Amino acid sequence: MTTKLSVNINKIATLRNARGGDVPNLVKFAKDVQNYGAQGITIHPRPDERHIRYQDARDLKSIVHTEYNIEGNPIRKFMDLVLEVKPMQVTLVPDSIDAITSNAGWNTIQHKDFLTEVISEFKKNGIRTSIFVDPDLAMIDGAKEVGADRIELYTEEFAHQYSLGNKKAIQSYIDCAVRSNELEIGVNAGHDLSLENIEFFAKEIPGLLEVSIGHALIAESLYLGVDNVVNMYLKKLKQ
Ligand SMILES: CC(=O)[C@@H](O)[C@H](O)COP(=O)(O)O
Ligand SMILES: NCC(=O)COP(=O)(O)O
Repeated sequence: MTTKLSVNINKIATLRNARGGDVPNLVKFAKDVQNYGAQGITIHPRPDERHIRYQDARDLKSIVHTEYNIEGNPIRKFMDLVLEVKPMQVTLVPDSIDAITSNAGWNTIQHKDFLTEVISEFKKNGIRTSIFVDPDLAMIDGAKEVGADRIELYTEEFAHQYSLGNKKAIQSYIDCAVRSNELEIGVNAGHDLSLENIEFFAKEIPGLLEVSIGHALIAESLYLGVDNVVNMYLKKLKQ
């Protein structure tokens, strides 16, 4: 099974915003990575618009011909943006305004009513929903309860443990993927995945539909080139 690569382009917006102009051009970058073979584009507009701006989400709509995935905390402003842009997938992430990056998955039990309401609004509008979760079986069962189409496994801990040589850290992710497959919830994954760890992760996780990768992919591209790096990921994701 081939796992789709969705390139997270937040870091391109970070670089652009550093000078206040339009270099590098985010839309051109998204077009290019799709031409290089990426099967999706991911953005994560944060409320302070420190990298992706809400207007970027609109500008990308007409040029993303692969899978368009918008991630974020479903505050009303974010929900209205997603409902206007209508990407193929929205990924709900419970990040606080001041978080440097996403640092936890949803508690799908505690936030059951809220998530059920939000997910039903997106689904009514034909947008596939995914929720960001830690590798915890109870959270997968909760994801089913709230009606999510997919879960995105939060892979930071796996990536950290893998870098220390602890491959056994994959086990809770495998268990959650197996449970998701049984419950007919699709499985995505992301955060700190890289050329180092992606092949092992993708081989071990049953039914892995998609990975979204940004930080490492952009950093690796500084040395190896974007075209080359995208293709290296695609090869590692082909089983
Ligand atoms: C949801 C997630 O895992 C994040 O990795 C995210 O999309 C990246 O966000 P930043 O680029 O703001 O760190
Ligand atoms: N959903 C995870 C994502 O889009 C990218 O995370 P990272 O590779 O920037 O850590």
